[in-house]
Amino acid sequence: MSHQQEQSISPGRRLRQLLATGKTLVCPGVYDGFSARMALAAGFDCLYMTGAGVSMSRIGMADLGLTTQTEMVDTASMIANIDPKIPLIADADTGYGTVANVFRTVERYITAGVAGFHLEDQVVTKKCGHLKGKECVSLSEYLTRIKAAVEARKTRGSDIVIIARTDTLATHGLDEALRRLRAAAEVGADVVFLEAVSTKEQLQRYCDAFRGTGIVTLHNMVQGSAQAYELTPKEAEQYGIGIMLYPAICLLPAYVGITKALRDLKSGLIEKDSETASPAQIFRVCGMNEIQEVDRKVDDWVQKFETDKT
Ligand SMILES: C[C@](O)(C(=O)O)[C@H](CC(=O)O)C(=O)O
Repeated sequence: MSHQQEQSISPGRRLRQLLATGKTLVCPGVYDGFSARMALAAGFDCLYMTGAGVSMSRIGMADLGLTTQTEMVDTASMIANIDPKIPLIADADTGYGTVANVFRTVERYITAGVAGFHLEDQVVTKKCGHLKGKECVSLSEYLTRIKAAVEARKTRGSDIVIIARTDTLATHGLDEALRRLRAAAEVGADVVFLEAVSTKEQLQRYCDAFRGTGIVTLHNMVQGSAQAYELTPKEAEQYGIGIMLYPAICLLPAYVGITKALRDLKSGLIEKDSETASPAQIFRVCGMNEIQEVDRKVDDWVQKFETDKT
């Protein structure tokens, strides 16, 4: 494949190619430029933009449905374009309103360079799927969201991957949750996402329900959550899970590490930590060398230009 052809592959197609391998795609949750840069440097094939992370890092609020469409699109666009070769799956929560809002969210995610997104059936004033007291909309209202997303994809001639999430396992039980996911797939979702799986039996039934259907299953691995069924990527592969999200993989160590550093500073205890990084090191992770290379090339060009003139 030529360089130009390689560049012109859409984000959706890149993600579809990864899913077609049949291997479990492990996606670390990132929420800002710095966490995205670290995940890219670690060599992941796909990133996940966690809505919980965006909510906390961008507006300083817990995952309670407070971020706006604009804040989500803006963050997704920045992350997706750091390295457009690495597809980004973005949280789209409830789509941020009614049918027209969902349609516009999807149009804007497509323009932003997002490869895939998930849309759920909680009420618009949603909360993290692993908290108690969730409420969900009716099946028909949920399907209007999925249909609006499918229409936006069609209107834009896009191949963005639509991931249908249901939160009804907690509110209505497994039968209803599976019914909703099947219905969403019939409307045009490519991937299904059963939120807050808490037992092996639920996981098994979920995976069995979609095995051999061509619909990819996603498992959300919220580390540390009481509701999450813990699973390694290797085990996920055996269940036939296509995508594993790790929404908290950067958030939890950031919380622990930063809190410790701040407490130490506050108590006057600043020891020379052998594990600490240098500013230059973290600038390098964030593209310093590449930008300096551009500077050098432009300088060379200016010098040649000036010489040729005289
Ligand atoms: C996947 C999720 O929607 C997210 O925002 O990352 C959250 C994760 C979390 O709150 O830890 C969810 O599971 O609802």
